[in-house]
Amino acid sequence: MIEIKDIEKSFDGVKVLKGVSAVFETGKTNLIIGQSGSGKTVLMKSLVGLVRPEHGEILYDGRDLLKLDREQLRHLRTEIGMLFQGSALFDSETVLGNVEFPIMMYTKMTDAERRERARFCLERVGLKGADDKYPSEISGGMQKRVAIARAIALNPKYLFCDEPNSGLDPKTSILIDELLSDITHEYGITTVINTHDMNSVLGIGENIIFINKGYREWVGNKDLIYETTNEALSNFVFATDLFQKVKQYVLSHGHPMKG
Ligand SMILES: Nc1ncnc2c1ncn2[C@@H]1O[C@H](COP(=O)(O)OP(=O)(O)OP(=O)(O)O)[C@@H](O)[C@H]1O
Repeated sequence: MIEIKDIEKSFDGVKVLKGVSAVFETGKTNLIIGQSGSGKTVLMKSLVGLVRPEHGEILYDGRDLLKLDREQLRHLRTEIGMLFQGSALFDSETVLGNVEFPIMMYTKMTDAERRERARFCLERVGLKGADDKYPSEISGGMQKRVAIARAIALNPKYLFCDEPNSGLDPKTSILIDELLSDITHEYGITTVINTHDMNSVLGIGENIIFINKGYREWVGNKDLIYETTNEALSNFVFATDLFQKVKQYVLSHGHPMKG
């Protein structure tokens, strides 16, 4: 579990995060959502230590990120997996080489052990047989799978995903969401996903944190979101005619996926 308390961050005297508190639960998909410019990325960067807030606590199972020394930080980094926007694979490395990279950086595994672990992760994300291909030779969806395999290579306790569906078609997006959700449950990972994608919100939002103008305005899950009375959240999630219709249907008939 990651708990943040009263996070404040300003740039050039302008407050971007205004006392944000939230809990990111273990073994769940925790989604950070909000309009463009609301502060999601700054929050995510604060969580992983790329931005240092002026105030607050970021507790990784009790360990305050902002108070760790260099050695403790290095150790914590081995427990964190990251999935960047656009996958961020090394173009000059093969698929297998990309997944082997963090293992080589952070462990003392032998070459054979490293290869075995990387192959296991690639199989887990459904990419058997692509080991020797280069990123430019595979599709965007496959690249995302390689990035997920790389992110889970060190068996992370925490997984951060920045806009995992950006650039993917709707069907591939759903498959990637399902994969992230399955991995989260299977390995008991605290997964934090920064997303704009309403299909993801309504599909895999087990713990949703809504940020609006630097405030945490709402917390709930994909079922509760239909009943929200928060106007900003409702306008954001149900902005299109299609999602309005889905909302009206669910409110009058109940959720179609539930017995
Ligand atoms: N390094 C920085 N220097 C100055 N201002 C910044 C910096 N990083 C972010 N900001 C500002 O902080 C605010 C929040 O930005 P942030 O990137 O967190 O928004 P976001 O919710 O992630 O938006 P998007 O969905 O478009 O990525 C914006 O007004 C942005 O201009």
